[in-house]
Amino acid sequence: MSDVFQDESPDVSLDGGNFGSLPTSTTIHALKNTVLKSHGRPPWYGEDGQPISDAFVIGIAGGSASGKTHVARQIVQSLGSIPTVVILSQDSFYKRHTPEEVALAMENKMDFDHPDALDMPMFTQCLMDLKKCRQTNVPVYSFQEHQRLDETQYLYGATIVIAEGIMTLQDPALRGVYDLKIFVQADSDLMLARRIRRDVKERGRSVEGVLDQYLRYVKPAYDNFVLPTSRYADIIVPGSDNHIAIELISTHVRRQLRERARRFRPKIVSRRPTGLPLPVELWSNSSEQTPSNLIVLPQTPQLKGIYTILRDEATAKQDFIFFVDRLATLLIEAAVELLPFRPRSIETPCGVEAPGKELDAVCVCGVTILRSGGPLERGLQRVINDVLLGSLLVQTDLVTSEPLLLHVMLPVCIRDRTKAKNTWVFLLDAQIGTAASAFMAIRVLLDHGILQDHIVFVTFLVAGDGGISALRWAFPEVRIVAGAVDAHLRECWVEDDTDESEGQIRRRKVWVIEPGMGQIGDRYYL
Ligand SMILES: Nc1ncnc2c1ncn2[C@@H]1O[C@H](COP(=O)(O)OP(=O)(O)O)[C@@H](O)[C@H]1O
Ligand SMILES: Nc1ccn([C@@H]2O[C@H](COP(=O)(O)O)[C@@H](O)[C@H]2O)c(=O)n1
Repeated sequence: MSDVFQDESPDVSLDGGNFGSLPTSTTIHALKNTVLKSHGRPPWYGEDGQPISDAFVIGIAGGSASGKTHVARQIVQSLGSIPTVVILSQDSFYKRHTPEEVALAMENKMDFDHPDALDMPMFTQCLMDLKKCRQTNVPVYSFQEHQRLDETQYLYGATIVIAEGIMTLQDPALRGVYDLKIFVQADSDLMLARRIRRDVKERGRSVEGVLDQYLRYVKPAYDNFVLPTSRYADIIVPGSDNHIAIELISTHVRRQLRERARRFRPKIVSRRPTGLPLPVELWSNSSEQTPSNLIVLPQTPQLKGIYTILRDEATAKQDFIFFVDRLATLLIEAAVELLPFRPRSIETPCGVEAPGKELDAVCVCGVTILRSGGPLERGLQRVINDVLLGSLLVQTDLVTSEPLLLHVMLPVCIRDRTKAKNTWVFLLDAQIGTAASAFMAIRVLLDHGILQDHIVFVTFLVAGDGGISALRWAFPEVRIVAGAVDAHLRECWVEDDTDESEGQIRRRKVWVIEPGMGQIGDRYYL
C-alpha cells in the first residue's frame, strides 16, 4: 500500500518511508481508504501562505457491490500521473454498535442499509477536512466483527478526494461538497451475485446469511434510499464494461485540475527571492527591541569563530561535523528559550524550598526537513532527550522548479488535531534561501492545526535577500531562530545526472547563499 501521507498501520505510524513514485494500480488493498501518490504534491497555497484551492472532490454512489470501489480505483489508474488521490470509503463510517446490536448483526438481523446506520456527521467532517487540505483520522470498521475498531487511519494531503458509498448522494448538504457526482448503476442480479462472492470471501459471511440480509434490508433500501439518489448524479456509470465512462471522467477531472492550476498559477508562492533587505534591528534577540519573528544569535567572537570554520572550504570533514553539532546545540538552546515555562517550586537536598521553572507545554516535537535538517535534529535530541520527531521531504521539480511535497511523517501529537493545538514544533532545516521548503513545511503544520506561534523554525543560515521577507510576512507569528544572515542568494545551474535514455546531461537551477557554507547536508553526511 502506498504510505505517503497515511498510516503504515492505522494506530502506530504514518509512513513506510517510501519516497519514490508509486504505481497507482498496485497500491490499494487492505484498507479501503487509500492515499495514492505519484509525483509529489506541488504548492497548494499562495504567497500569503493561505490555501488557494480545495481538493477536487468526487462522490460515487450506487448499490452495494455495484462496483463503486472498482470505479474509484479505475479513475485513479486512468488519471495516471497526478499528485495525490484519497479514496474515502463510507463503509468506514458505520456507527459503533452495542453488544446486543453485534449479536443481531451476527444473525443478519441488523439493518445496515438505512441512512441512520452511518455516522453521517463524521463522514461529512472527514470529507470536509480532506477537501480543505487538512489532515483527518478516519475510523476503521470491521465487517467481520460488525464493529468500529479502536484505531483510526490518518489521511492527509489530497489533490483529489474520491468519496464512495451507498449513501454518498443522500444528504443535500453533502451533495454540495462534490465537484463531480457519479452513480454506478448495475443490474440487481449482478449486484447480488457479486455481493455473495465478495461477502463470503472477504467479509466472513455465509451464502445463506447474505441472501437473508439482502432480501430483508439491502434490496428494499436500495429501492427506497439508494436508487432515488441517482437523479442527483452528473454521470451514470454502468457497473460493468465501463471503460469508456471511466476515460470520459478522468479526461474531465484532468481538465478541471489543469484549469485550477492555470487560475492559481500567478498566486503560487514565488520561487524567486523578493529582494527586500532585512531590517537591521531584527538581527538580534535583544529584549529591548520590538519582538521580532527573526531571532539571530548574538554575533559573539566565539560564534563568528564557529562560522569561520564552517564556511572554510578547507575544513576537514570531522571538524565540520563537530562544529555543526556544536552550532546545532547553540541554536536549539536559543530556540528552547521561546517555549513557555511556568514557576515550579522544589525542595533541594539541603531541605530548602527553592523557586524554579518547568516547561509549560503539553507536547514538544521536532520536524526535520530532510535531509539537511538532520544535524539540527541531533541537536534537538541532545537538548530535549525524549523529544518526538517527524520529517518532511520537499524536493524541487526539475521541470517547473516548484517545491514538491514527497513524504510526510509526523509524530502522533501533530497527526491528531485535538493534540496539535497544544503542541510546539521545532521545524529544522539547514538554510533558508528561497524559503520554498520552509513555506511548504509551515503550511503542512498549519493544515494539521498547529498554531503559528507554536512553530519555531531553526536554521544555520538565512539569505538576507531571499524568500525570508515573504516567509515572515506570510507567517508573522512563526519564530525563526538563525545563527547568521548572509547577504545574497544567487541563481545558478548545476549538472544533475545523465539521462541515460537520451544520453544527455540534465541541468537544474539551484539557489546558492553567498558567502554561505556550501551544501551543509552533503558536507555533513557524504
Ligand atoms: N466493472 C467490473 N468488472 C468486473 N468486476 C467488477 C467490476 N466492478 C466491480 N467488480 C467486482 O464486483 C465486486 C464488488 O465491487 P466493488 O467495487 O467492491 O463494489 P462496491 O464498492 O460498489 O460495493 C468486486 O469483487 C469487484 O471486483
Ligand atoms: N456490519 C456491516 C455493515 C455493512 N454491511 C453492508 O455493507 C454494504 C455497503 O458496503 P458496500 O461496500 O457493499 O457498498 C451495505 O449494503 C450493508 O448491508 C454489512 O453487511 N455488515
